[in-house]
Amino acid sequence: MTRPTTPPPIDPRRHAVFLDFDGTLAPLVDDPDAVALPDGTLEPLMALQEACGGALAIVSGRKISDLDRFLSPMRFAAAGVHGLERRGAPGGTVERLMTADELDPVREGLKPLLDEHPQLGFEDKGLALVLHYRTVPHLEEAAREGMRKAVGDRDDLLVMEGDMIVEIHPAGMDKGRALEAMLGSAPFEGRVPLYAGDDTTDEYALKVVRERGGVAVKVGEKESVAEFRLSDVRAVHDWIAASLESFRSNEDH
Ligand SMILES: O=P(O)(O)OC[C@H]1O[C@H](O[C@H]2O[C@H](CO)[C@@H](O)[C@H](O)[C@H]2O)[C@H](O)[C@@H](O)[C@@H]1O
Repeated sequence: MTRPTTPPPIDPRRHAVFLDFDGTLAPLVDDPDAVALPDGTLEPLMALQEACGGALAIVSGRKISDLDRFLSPMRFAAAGVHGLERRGAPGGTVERLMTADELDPVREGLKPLLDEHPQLGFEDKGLALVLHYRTVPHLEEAAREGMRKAVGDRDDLLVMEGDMIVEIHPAGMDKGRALEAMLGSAPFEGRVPLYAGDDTTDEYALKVVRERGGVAVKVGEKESVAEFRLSDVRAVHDWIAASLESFRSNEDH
């Protein structure tokens, strides 16, 4: 485990900025559809995107269409569903690396579990399926086991654990690979990567960032390869605001 250290300010001239969404920009809540940015935090994010010349992407387990809804009216470059969906520029089109029908047998296979435990939340992201047990933590093992059963012996699928969720999606993609791909093209190419994220799925990206000599920031207390830490969502937004302030005051001099 790394020592907790405050990250350096984000430098919009130098950094390619990658930010996770849930638990990093938006506080975790029971209902995945009720998530929201804290008041007054969208404007600084938009300002940071502009200062970075567009080199700011949201890297999330969410679908890009959901990110757009939560971040409306703003649009960002994004990697959604852990990189299975990509949008290289804010106004660009969303590219999908797989098709949703690959998960049809799993959708079908999960029905008995959901009939037996209707309190489990089910989220269908097209390219990924999620079981939520935040409000019913005693069903964690049932969710895990039910997902394993529904997947069977298919090795083209990956079961991933997130914060009070079990998720399944086609294998071969994670946030680290998504980040590497985005770093290969404009406006991210040639910049030093900076990533902030709170969950186990963010570790793939944090590892890539460390290997490339970038700034890896873990949000919260979980174990991490990151060298820097911020305590919570509020601290992330304070860091963004302080970075912008320092950037603007340097511009003025
Ligand atoms: O990569 P992220 O942007 O962090 O997205 C990861 C998952 O986020 C959502 O679930 C999480 O947030 C919910 C709302 O706060 C919370 O109820 C849940 O327990 C968390 O795991 C989203 O619903 C998932 O699809 C994402 O994979």
